[in-house]
Amino acid sequence: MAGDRGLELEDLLRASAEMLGKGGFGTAYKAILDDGNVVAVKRLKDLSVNGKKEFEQHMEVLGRLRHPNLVGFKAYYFARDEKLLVYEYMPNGNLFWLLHGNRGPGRTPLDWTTRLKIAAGTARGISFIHNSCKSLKLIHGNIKSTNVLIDKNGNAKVSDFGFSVFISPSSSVSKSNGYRAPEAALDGRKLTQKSDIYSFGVLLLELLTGKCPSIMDNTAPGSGYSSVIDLPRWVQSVVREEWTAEVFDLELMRYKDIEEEMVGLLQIAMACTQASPDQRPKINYVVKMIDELRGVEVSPAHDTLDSVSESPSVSEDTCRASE
Ligand SMILES: Nc1ncnc2c1ncn2[C@@H]1O[C@H](COP(=O)(O)OP(=O)(O)OP(=O)(O)O)[C@@H](O)[C@H]1O
Repeated sequence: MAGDRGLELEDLLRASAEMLGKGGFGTAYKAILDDGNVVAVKRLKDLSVNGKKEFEQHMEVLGRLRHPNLVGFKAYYFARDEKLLVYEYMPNGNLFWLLHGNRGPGRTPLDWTTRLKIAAGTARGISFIHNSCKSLKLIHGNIKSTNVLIDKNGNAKVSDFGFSVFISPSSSVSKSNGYRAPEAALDGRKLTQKSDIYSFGVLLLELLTGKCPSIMDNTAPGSGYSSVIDLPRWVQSVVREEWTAEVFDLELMRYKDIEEEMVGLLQIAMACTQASPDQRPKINYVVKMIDELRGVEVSPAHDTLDSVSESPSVSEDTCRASE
């Protein structure tokens, strides 16, 4: 097992495991180790990997991405028939469930301040990925609300970064999920930092509207066929008709004096989901705009904007090795 010293494959095999869910890249498990430590293990399937060396080089790059808004990547295991990734376990679930889960009477709505904090944290995590390697434009490739996990202090942590390089062209992995930029919807190889920005914009719209971008709309014409709601297009049409207030999640209506912030975040989301990749802002600028909305003073110690480029980056050699 490579990565975290002390963690051996035998430890994982002895651990008691419980399935967390199935995703496009495999199945995730919660594993409780003998020493009481809890980790999340992802068992990968259907990757387009040319060999152990390519996989290991890529894992080395991902392993060096350490940031408070990224889920910690602890170790990996590679064999012909088995590929495992080990992450720190996030006990508070994911953003998808916070927004759309437990719709019953006991539901606690996700308040506005928390939504803004999650938006800001997610943007910081993406910013770190985009800026951490100077010789290679690293991308996340699969930004969506199930990949934003919440830690015990309510901070957003981005997970599942960097797998897009292993998606085989024939794979169906999230090609048509509601977060995919139009230019990348048909061809996963067209994923770029700009398509990450689009996906992040959709995630912001999800936070603002409370609507799930990948939900099936059974009211689509020609019943029997369902289609995925195109959240950016729906929001644009409502705003064009000057019914902007209608886009916001009804659960947000109970909070006072947040309209200006909601409209501000909506403008950022709409800029991120521009159809033309060149018109979408860079993530550093998005971080700055969200911080301004929150009235957060960006101290020089923060890893945003200019200081992003000063934050410890993945070494040039490691980057080149993965190209
Ligand atoms: N480190 C972790 N800690 C806690 N829960 C996790 C962790 N990683 C993943 N999960 C949860 O496990 C479930 C499955 O995750 P997984 O990443 O395999 O699929 P996904 O996010 O639904 O899709 P994709 O594979 O496209 O990212 C999700 O509910 C996810 O939130």
